[in-house]
Amino acid sequence: MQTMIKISSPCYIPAEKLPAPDGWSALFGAERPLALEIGCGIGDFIAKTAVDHPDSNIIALDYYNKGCDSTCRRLDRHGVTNVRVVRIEARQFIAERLPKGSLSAVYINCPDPWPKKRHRKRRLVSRQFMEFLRDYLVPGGNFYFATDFDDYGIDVAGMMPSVEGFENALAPDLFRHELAGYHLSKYMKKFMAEGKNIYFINYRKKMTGAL
Ligand SMILES: C[S@@+](CC[C@H](N)C(=O)[O-])C[C@H]1O[C@@H](n2cnc3c(N)ncnc32)[C@H](O)[C@@H]1O
Repeated sequence: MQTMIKISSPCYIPAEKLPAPDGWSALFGAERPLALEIGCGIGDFIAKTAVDHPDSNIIALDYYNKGCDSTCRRLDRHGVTNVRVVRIEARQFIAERLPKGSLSAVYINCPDPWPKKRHRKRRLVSRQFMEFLRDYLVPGGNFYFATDFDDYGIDVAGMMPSVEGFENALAPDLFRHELAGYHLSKYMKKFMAEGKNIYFINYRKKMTGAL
């Protein structure tokens, strides 16, 4: 059972104040490209990424209340104003709160690996999820995925070439263990310190002929 922390940061959007799908530019106060981080954890990745992309509106979500609180505190501490934090399940949020063809980038870093074979169907990133997400990306929109878990990395790297409507931004590599300019998250740093490799995967929604 999570202890619910009351989050009072201006970055935080409580569920009851979430805008309709077409209301994000008004909420951010500017019409700019919209990016999404799924599973922001303590917010270290998105705080740095937001500073690199001052001309983007960024939504960071996690269903972990304490993580949302840490993310908001970090953003406030660093004066980052182009991120809004939401505590919600990712698929529900996307389907209910985003317009199709709206996301310029989606970041998923170290998602829960569900290591037991019988639990793998619980993994967030699957063919079904990518076909769902495709509709919400703009043509040319980036999908970034990073995992420390070999089996998850190899699975997603092997699946992505056959998901219609995407092209590999790292071709000819299916994945890389380093991605220049991409910030490291808390979990990436933790696993790298244990000697593990991170699998970085980056695909773009095709500009033409995309579904
Ligand atoms: C292993 S942690 C990684 C946190 C962070 N991305 C990092 O790399 O340091 C995974 C995070 O994703 C969140 N999460 C997992 N599945 C989610 C979902 N379907 N919707 C929203 N958040 C999710 C969890 O609550 C957790 O905070």
